[in-house]
Amino acid sequence: MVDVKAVSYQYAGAESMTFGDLCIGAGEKWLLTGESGSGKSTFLHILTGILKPASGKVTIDGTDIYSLSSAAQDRFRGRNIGIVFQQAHLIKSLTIQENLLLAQSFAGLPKNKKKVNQMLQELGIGSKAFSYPQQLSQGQLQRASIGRALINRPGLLVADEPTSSLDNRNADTVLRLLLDLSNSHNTSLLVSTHDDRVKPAFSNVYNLTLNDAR
Ligand SMILES: Nc1ncnc2c1ncn2[C@@H]1O[C@H](COP(=O)(O)OP(=O)(O)OP(=O)(O)O)[C@@H](O)[C@H]1O
Repeated sequence: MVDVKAVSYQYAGAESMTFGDLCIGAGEKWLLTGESGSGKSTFLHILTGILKPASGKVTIDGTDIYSLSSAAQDRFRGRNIGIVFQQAHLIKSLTIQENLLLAQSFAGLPKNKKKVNQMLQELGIGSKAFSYPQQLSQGQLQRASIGRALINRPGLLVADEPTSSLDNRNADTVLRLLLDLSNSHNTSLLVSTHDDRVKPAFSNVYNLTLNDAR
């Protein structure tokens, strides 16, 4: 499903970082760990087609993402990769339902309210479809952003510190939803975290160290 080979990246004026190879099978659940500054966010950005590596290859579901034009890459990302950030990045002027519908049209797919409403029900926030992001709690917002990431049934879901801003109860709900939805949709999962509450749920770990990434 995901194959990362001989990838390196260099920020302007900084030393080059090299990343170990990674192969994630369909439906596998991986944790991305490493101390602050070891390159976790950089790696996730490379994996999701946001930062082009200086060298190496990133293949997702058989497609070399950096061989695509930027418009094709945007469409590919919209359909095949779901991204959940530490803070939900929802559009404030749109309702929760509209935010998910927009994710469908960004990916070049037809808007489908039935699918959106089903997804919101699955996440336990069906009653919030017509609410705006500022009317939701942090935990509900994070569930909505999982819904936006999964609405197009991507093969890969990447989450960058998805629980770190949540209390124990909400962190547990969000983690369970990520794992349950990944199981039921056979979605590969890569979760970056410092959060010790998350670690026991994963058996595959891709660890970055400052030495590796330098
Ligand atoms: N835009 C940038 N320009 C220059 N250097 C950067 C930039 N973004 C990150 N870096 C550097 O690249 C290295 C890796 O950063 P990155 O944010 O990927 O690490 P991280 O493991 O996600 O850290 P944290 O856990 O603190 O979020 C760090 O040394 C950082 O200072």
